[in-house]
Amino acid sequence: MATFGILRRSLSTTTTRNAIKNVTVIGGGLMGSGIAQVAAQTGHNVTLVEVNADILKKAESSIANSLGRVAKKLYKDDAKAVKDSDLIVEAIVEKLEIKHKLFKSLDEAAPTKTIFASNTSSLSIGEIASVTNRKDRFGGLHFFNPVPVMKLLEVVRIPETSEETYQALMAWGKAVGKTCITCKDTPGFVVNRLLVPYIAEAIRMMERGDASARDIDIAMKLGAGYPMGPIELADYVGHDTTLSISEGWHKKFPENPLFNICESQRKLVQQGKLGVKSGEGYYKYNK
Ligand SMILES: CC(=O)CC(=O)SCCNC(=O)CCNC(=O)[C@H](O)C(C)(C)COP(=O)(O)OP(=O)(O)OC[C@H]1O[C@@H](n2cnc3c(N)ncnc32)[C@H](O)[C@@H]1OP(=O)(O)O
Ligand SMILES: NC(=O)C1=CN([C@@H]2O[C@H](COP(=O)(O)OP(=O)(O)OC[C@H]3O[C@@H](n4cnc5c(N)ncnc54)[C@H](O)[C@@H]3O)[C@@H](O)[C@H]2O)C=CC1
Repeated sequence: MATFGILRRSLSTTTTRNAIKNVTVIGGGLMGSGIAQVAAQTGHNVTLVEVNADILKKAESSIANSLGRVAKKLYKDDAKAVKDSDLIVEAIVEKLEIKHKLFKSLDEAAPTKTIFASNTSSLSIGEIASVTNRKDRFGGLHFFNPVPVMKLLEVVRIPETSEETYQALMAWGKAVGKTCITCKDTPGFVVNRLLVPYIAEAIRMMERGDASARDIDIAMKLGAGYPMGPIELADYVGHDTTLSISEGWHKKFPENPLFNICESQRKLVQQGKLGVKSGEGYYKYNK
């Protein structure tokens, strides 16, 4: 598999130091580019691996905008991109089989010391880790969008995660400037278990015609104090990601009506209207 990467050497304004210095982020989309940025700006050496050259360019310019200068490197294979890595954070598409394929190859390519983490929104960390031989060095690091702004990091432990790995992940979260909470490997961890059904209920309200998208958004901003309304937020997160979450949970828990699929969202994804990142979702955006 041909992959491309950028190497970002740390800024000198480093805050906390910890054992993890070299970080590889796999996937340079919405989340991966943000994770790479916060890691770089807190003094880590970051390699960003992305299969799509256009997205890599976009990530590079967004990071460059924030940080000033970026050193580039072209990677031909995964082995090279991870060979010195203390920590690999995966932020690729929300599909279990694709994450499995990636982690299987990373497990062979990465040194024994390397800790693996997934930024998955909704999949089981234990299931993702099951294809590797390093479950003791595996955990969830769930960031929030936009990564440079959102202060929370959910650190997810599976039963096999060693105490040493858990402590290293918590310390690294702190070192990249986040407030860490710990949670078990349950669907959606803390935030998404509450947020995803809330967004889906708002979409269903709009589908029933109880209120318009705009009015639902205004209502939740002015009536409940949220920074964004739920329909805006669905566009912001990306409908491909949210639909994958709902589909996965609906399959696993068909009796729970909160996890039912929203037909209007399925239609948007079929039309390639993924939200802010594609220029259109429930609303239209200037690209
Ligand atoms: C799906 C999952 O698994 C989990 C998730 O991520 S769920 C989604 C979680 N995220 C949310 O709920 C986001 C809710 N929205 C918000 O908090 C806010 O609307 C927002 C932070 C995105 C934008 O805030 P805003 O006040 O409306 O806009 P704006 O004035 O442009 O930005 C505020 C600040 O954030 C910064 N900012 C906004 N987006 C940024 C980005 N992508 N990168 C860096 N900085 C950014 C701005 O530069 C600005 O900084 P200053 O105050 O220093 O100038
Ligand atoms: N969008 C959001 O608000 C949040 C998403 N997440 C999770 O983060 C992960 C990524 O989501 P987004 O950044 O939103 O998606 P995205 O679609 O913006 O980015 C994913 C990127 O991964 C790349 N990719 C796919 N396979 C790859 C591979 N094998 N190697 C390297 N790159 C590869 C794609 O080209 C794409 O650029 C998902 O697991 C998602 O559930 C977590 C928190 C918030």
